[in-house]
Amino acid sequence: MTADAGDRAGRQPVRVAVRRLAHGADLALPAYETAGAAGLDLRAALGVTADPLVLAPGARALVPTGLAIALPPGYEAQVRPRSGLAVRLGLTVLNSPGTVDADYRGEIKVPLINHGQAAVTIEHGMRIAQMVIAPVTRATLVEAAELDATARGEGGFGSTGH
Ligand SMILES: O=c1ccn([C@H]2C[C@H](O)[C@@H](COP(=O)(O)OP(=O)(O)OP(=O)(O)O)O2)c(=O)[nH]1
Ligand SMILES: [Mg+2]
Repeated sequence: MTADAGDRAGRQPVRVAVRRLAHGADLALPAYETAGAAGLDLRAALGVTADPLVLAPGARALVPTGLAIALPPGYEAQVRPRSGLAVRLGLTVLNSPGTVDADYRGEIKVPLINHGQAAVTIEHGMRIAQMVIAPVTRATLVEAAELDATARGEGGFGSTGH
């Protein structure tokens, strides 16, 4: 899908300015891998000459993507795991879903953790996570002494049974 193609609902894509940093300058910009993909795959930007990153079982690392973005006001980017890496290797995003704020101009980084039993090697350019651009609803908190009654009330955490 090209950058300007409408999505299946006919909406125009949101335009997001992106800056490529030196250690990811050789990497392609994130792209939707299929016509209906929700996420843009993010690559590890370690630098062409850098050694791969080895994550021992249980270890974590903040992995650079070599990208900085300027989201339009009213949007966020969610950094989510790739299911294939989770299933095959036990590799996931520690703070999932990561939140990139609309006013953040720093490098997007991915806190990865290896929940697997074997070490995982992350090479420069490896697709390590995916980024979903989403609209954000902001709320005004209105303090109240009492809240309106509902059938659920204060029940939660399994109150409806298994
Ligand atoms: O997976 C992530 C999550 C966050 N960020 C960046 C963008 C985001 O706008 C900023 C702050 O993230 P967050 O609010 O989750 O972290 P915090 O610990 O609350 O930091 P801060 O005090 O800077 O808000 O860090 C990433 O690059 N990757
Ligand atoms: Mg924060």
